[in-house]
Amino acid sequence: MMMGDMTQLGSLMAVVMFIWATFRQLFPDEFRRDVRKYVNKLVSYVYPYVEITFHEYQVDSWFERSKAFVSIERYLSTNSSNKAKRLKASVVKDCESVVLSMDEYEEVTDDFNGIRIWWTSSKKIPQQRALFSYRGDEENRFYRLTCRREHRDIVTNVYLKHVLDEGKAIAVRTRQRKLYTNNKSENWHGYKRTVWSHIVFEHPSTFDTLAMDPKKKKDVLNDLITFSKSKDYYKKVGKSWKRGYLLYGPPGTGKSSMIAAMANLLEYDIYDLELTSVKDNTDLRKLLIETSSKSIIVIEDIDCSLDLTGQRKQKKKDEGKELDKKDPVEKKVEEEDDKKKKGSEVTLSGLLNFIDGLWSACGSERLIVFTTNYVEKLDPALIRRGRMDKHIEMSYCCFETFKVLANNYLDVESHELFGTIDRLLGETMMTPADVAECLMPKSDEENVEICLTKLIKSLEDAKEEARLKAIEDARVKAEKEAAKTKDENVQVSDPKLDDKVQVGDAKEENVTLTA
Ligand SMILES: Nc1ncnc2c1ncn2[C@@H]1O[C@H](COP(=O)(O)OP(=O)(O)OP(=O)(O)O)[C@@H](O)[C@H]1O
Ligand SMILES: [Mg+2]
Repeated sequence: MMMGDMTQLGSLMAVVMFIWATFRQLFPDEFRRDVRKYVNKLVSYVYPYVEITFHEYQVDSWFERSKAFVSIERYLSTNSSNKAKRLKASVVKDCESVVLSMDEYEEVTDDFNGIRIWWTSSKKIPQQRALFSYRGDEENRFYRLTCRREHRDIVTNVYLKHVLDEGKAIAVRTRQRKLYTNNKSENWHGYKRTVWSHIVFEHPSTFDTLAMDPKKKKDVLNDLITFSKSKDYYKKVGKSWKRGYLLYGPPGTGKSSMIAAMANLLEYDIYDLELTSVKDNTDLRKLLIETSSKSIIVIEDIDCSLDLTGQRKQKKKDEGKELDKKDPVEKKVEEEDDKKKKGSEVTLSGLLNFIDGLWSACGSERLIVFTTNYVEKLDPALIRRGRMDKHIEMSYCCFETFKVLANNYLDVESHELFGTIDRLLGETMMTPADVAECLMPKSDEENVEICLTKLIKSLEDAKEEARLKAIEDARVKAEKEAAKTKDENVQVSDPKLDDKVQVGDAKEENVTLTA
C-alpha cells in the first residue's frame, strides 16, 4: 500500500516537473513576468494583508548592512526572542553578553496599540553569481512585516518608527564602545582603506572616581546630561546638536580622565584626533565625515598639535638671544615639534571650520573636546563660545579633591591626619596625579595611616621645594635687573654714543640721551 502511494507521488511530481519545464520552454521570461504581475494584482484585491520587506543589503550599498535591517534585528531580538522557537546567537562585548535573534524562516508576532503584526525572517539565494559584485554570490537575508490592510497607516507611520527607534536604542545599549584614532593621511589609499582605526574602549574612569571640586563636577554633569537630552531644543534654536568643551590645566590634573568619564557617562565612542597626522584641511573634513553620532572628538594638547601660536613664536625667534639661552633639551623638543607641525598643512581656519563650519553639522550628538596645558597660547577665535562652549579648568588638588581621592584609593572618609593635609594643600600646589600616587598602597603592609603620612611628607617636601624655588627665582630676577641697569648705564656712557652726541646738534643730544 505504502509502496503504491510512493509510486503515485513520484509520477505526480514527474508530471508537474514536465509541465513546468514545457511552460518555461514555451513561454519566455517576459511573458512569465507579466503573468506573475497580473496574478499578484488579482491576489491583492482579495488578500486582506499588507507586506513590507526589509533587506539586509540595499542594491546601492552591498558593503554596508541596511541600518533599518539592523534596527529591526535588534528590536525583534528583545521583543520576540521569547516567542521564536529557533534563535541565532551572536556574542557582543568581548564575550560578556549574547544577543539572540530569530533564525531564518521563523515567524513571530508583535502587538502594538491593539494591532497585531507578524514578522518573518527569510533569505534570498541568488540563482547566479553576479560578475562584478563582491557579495553577488551571497544570500541576502530579509525581514518581512505583515499586517492587516486597515492598519497600514498606523504601521507605516507610527509602528515602524517605534521599531527603528527602539532597535537603535538597544544597539547603543549593547554595542561595544570604541576608541578611534586617525590613520596617517598617506595610508588612506587602496582596498580596505580606512581613515580611522579602532580598539574597544574600556577606560574605567567615571565621574565618581574623578576628583574635583564637587560643585564644578555637578555643573559639568548637569551640562552633559542636559546636552544629551536636547535633540529637539537644538533643532528649535537652529543649532547643530554638538557642544565644545575646553579642558585646561597643568599636567596630571585629570583632563584625559574627565574625557573618559564623559564617554562612560553618555556611552559615546571616542575619536582621538592626532592633528599632526592629517595632511591638510580636506583630509580633516574627510575624517569628520567618517565619525559617527554619539561620539566625542578629542584633540589633546591642542597647543602642540598645530602652529596656532606661529606669530608669537616668530617674534620670539627674532629676538634671537632668548632662543640661544634656552636649555638644549627644550630646544630639541621644540625643533621636533616644529618638524611634526610642518608635516601637516592644516590651518587654523581649517580647524575652525572643522568645529563649526557647514560640514560640522553632518551627524549629530557630538562633543568636541580640546585639552591644553597652556590656555593662554590658544587663539581666541578657536576657543570662543559657540566653538568651545564650556571652559573647564582642572586645577591643583584642593581638600575636596583630596577627599574624593582618599575615598577612591583608601576607602576612607575621615581621619585625624586630614586636618594637616587640608592645611598643607592650602600652602602648596600638588596635582591630583601626584596625590593619587602617594595614596596608592605599594604593599600589603601599607595601611591608611602610612599612605596619609607618605602624602604629608610629600606635601612638606613640595612646600620646601617651592620655597627654595621662590628664593632662587627672586635672586635670578634681581640679578637680571641689576644686569639690565648696568647695560643701560654702559649705553649712556658709550664713547661711540658720546661721539655721536658731539657731532649732532643740541636737540639731537637730548633725544639720544632720553631715549
Ligand atoms: N582629577 C583627578 N581625579 C582622579 N584621578 C586623577 C585626577 N587627575 C589625575 N588623576 C590620576 O592621574 C593620572 C593622570 O591623569 P590624566 O591623564 O587625566 O591627567 P591630564 O590632565 O590629562 O594630564 P596631561 O595634561 O599630562 O595629559 C590618571 O591616571 C589618574 O589616575
Ligand atoms: Mg591628558
